[in-house]
Amino acid sequence: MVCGKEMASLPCINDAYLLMEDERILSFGPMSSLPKTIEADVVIDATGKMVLPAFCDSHTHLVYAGSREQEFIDKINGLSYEEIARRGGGILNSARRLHDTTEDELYEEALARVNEIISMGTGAAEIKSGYGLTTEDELKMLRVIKRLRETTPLTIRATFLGAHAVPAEYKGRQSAYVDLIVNEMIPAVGKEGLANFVDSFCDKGFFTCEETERIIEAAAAYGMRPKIHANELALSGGIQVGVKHNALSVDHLEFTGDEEIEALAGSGTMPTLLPGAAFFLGMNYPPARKMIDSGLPVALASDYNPGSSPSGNMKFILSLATIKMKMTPEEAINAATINSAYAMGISDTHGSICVGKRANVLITKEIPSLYFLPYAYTSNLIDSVILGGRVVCRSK
Ligand SMILES: N=CN[C@@H](CCC(=O)O)C(=O)O
Ligand SMILES: [Zn+2]
Repeated sequence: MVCGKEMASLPCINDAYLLMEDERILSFGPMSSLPKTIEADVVIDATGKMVLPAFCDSHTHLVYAGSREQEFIDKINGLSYEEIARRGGGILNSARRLHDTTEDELYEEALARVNEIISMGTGAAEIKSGYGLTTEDELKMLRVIKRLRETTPLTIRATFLGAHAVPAEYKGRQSAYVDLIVNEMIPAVGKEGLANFVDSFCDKGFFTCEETERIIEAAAAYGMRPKIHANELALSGGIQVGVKHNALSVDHLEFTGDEEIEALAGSGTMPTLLPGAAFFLGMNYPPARKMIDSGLPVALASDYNPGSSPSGNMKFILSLATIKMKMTPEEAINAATINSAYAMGISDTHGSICVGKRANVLITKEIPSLYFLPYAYTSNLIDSVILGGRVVCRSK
């Protein structure tokens, strides 16, 4: 991971070569040092373009059924995210739709989103369950995620998020639902080996710190490390719970004060910011500048989901990070690549151009400078995407 001041540094080689073999990066450097004896099967001329590590998107909910644009209109008409949730909309709305969708249909919908994010330069993503809310439907989501991992070139990590919302049948009996998560869902997910990580929406109106701790402890028995939704709606204590349990990341963090920054300092827990959600919901952005200036690392992710961020465009996330959170383009790119890889536990193999790492890179169209990427915030500037050393997408 890169922290604090280091985040402003993004090493760059002008007029460079990059060699890939067997899915990995074999070597790179200035053109003047390219060995004369190399005979490549495929040569791509990137003159005038830039080659960057493919984006790593460490927080998505991209397996979902249908969409929720009616709630988008409700929000325009004045309802808040929490009010919509209290009326049985929001996550519960998506859970009902998912229940009525077959596993095959769900896979096809999610596959279209995976192909979409690959075309926008993403090479690795974390995908959460959490629209099932019954053992059977949570397993359905996680099996779809497994199938996406097996059938697409995207590197995928799976997170079990049974504690995303309390289902309607458990209204007023939240602790009984947490019992179900701990005693039935986690063992079922663990036995099938379907999730790398465990998550809980630890926030006002959703799950408490105590409930989150019970869930984290139960999942630890199956080797699932926590990645926690924290402090989106209030100073929930979720950041401290995550740090206490050595979470790989705590995510959202719109409500972060000095105590939370202190708790994160020196921990192995990556603060992960999701400015797409603050943008879409019209809420406050997390204090990224203060975090970085205090020496913390920061990761960026899209939060691609139907309710609070219906977009997986990581280039737009760079624009929001720079325009709305005052991160520099260099900081934002580090946050969306190597630090986001860390937040998925894959920074040894993904997130930067290093010899031996997986050959996941994006090639931009011809652009005047790196700064043009976040600046031209709606232009499609991705020319090609190479994952595992193979061109998987090329713009027309
Ligand atoms: N905050 C909780 N979960 C999602 C939203 C899910 C939804 O509204 O469907 C998020 O990260 O923003
Ligand atoms: Zn989320």
